[in-house]
Amino acid sequence: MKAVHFGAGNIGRGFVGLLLHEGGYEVVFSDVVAPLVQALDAAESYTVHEVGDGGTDRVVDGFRAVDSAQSPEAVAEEVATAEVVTTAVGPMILKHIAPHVVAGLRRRAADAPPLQVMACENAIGATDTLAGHMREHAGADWEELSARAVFANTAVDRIVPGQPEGAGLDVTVEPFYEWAIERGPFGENPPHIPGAHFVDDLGPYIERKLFTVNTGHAAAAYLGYRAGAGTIAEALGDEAVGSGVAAALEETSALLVAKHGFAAEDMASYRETILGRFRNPALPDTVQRVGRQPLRKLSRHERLIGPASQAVEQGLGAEALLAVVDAALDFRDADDEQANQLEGLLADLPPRDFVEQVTGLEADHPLAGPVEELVARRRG
Ligand SMILES: NC(=O)C1=CN([C@@H]2O[C@H](COP(=O)(O)OP(=O)(O)OC[C@H]3O[C@@H](n4cnc5c(N)ncnc54)[C@H](O)[C@@H]3O)[C@@H](O)[C@H]2O)C=CC1
Ligand SMILES: O=P(O)(O)OC[C@H]1O[C@](O)(CO)[C@@H](O)[C@@H]1O
Repeated sequence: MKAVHFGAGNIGRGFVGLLLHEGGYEVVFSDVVAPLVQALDAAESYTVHEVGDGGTDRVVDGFRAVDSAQSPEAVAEEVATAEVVTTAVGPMILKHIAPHVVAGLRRRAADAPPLQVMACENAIGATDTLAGHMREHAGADWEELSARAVFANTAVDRIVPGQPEGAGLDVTVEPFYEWAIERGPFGENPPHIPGAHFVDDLGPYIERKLFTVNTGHAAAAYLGYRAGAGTIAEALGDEAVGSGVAAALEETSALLVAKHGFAAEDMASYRETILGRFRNPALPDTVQRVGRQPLRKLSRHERLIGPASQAVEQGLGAEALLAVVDAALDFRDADDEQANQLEGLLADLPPRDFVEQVTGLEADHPLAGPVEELVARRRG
């Protein structure tokens, strides 16, 4: 069995590639960073170091790597003969992956089992997004090509921080992980990934994950950045940051209970588990990494505006989430293109235009006014 995985970065090597390997797949990593591809192709193995309680070392071997920028034909050939395609490249990169998967489907034998495609990104419906880009790319051939694949959305959860210089291909990760995958698209033949779980309706799972793990993480990053913390563990050591994060998560939990019927006590223990993961002192996770790409994180259906807008629509509170949005507006990182753009947009756009362009909130949405006030305050 072969899996082609696009994106040999932190989560690609430290989670998706690891679990595919443990499921018995030969993993073919595809990336655009030539030195990374060369290092992977030359290596016999790498080690995933799980740090913190219960952590252990896991060795991944039997993989290969191809450079999708240099050798698109070779990538198409690998996809044509694979059972599984996964991605962990970032939601905005999926449009660049689509042509490779389409090219692979064009070459796929007519009697081959359908290619199982799963995008593993922090976004709702990421596989649908990839399939949408593939449809655009395939044009009139889409009906025929799409019959050669099945598409399942997934929710992936494992904290894989940026890796220290000199770590090579090894990856340091937290021991916890969760990979929830839609069951329906596979019929009787789900992929063999021990440790993943298959669910009939991914919607509640992915919202619970995105609006708890990722909202809480973003809250720790933005409130922590404002408080001068360097890492997420340090941020949560600050009492005011800790209570700001906890309050934001109480608001998202109230929404998830109301919307999906999760039990309030289950949400309370889910929150505690997650806050414990964030506090893992062995995990060198920076506020810059977790707060990266603030424009994406402030967009309409993402981890801050997404739950806050739904909460106010339901008559629930969103004050603590708004306080996190306020802190996100102050997030700066000279190395982060979106953080620089954010600073420019705050200076250039009238508050109402900023709200419309950055958050996507409709002018008559009840959250638009409060966010506009936060922006206006910065204009003096
Ligand atoms: N790091 C984590 O703990 C988690 C990350 N995720 C999601 O996984 C995705 C990747 O995140 P990370 O691994 O942290 O980022 P990363 O930056 O470490 O890895 C992304 C990889 O994608 C590669 N890439 C970029 N453009 C590409 C292209 N056109 N074709 C092939 N490869 C390309 C990059 O060179 C890089 O190696 C994001 O959507 C993130 O939200 C999800 C859960 C956990
Ligand atoms: O990967 P993103 O979407 O930029 O956000 C960072 C977040 O994703 C994770 O990498 C994994 O869920 C978290 O560490 C963090 O909440």
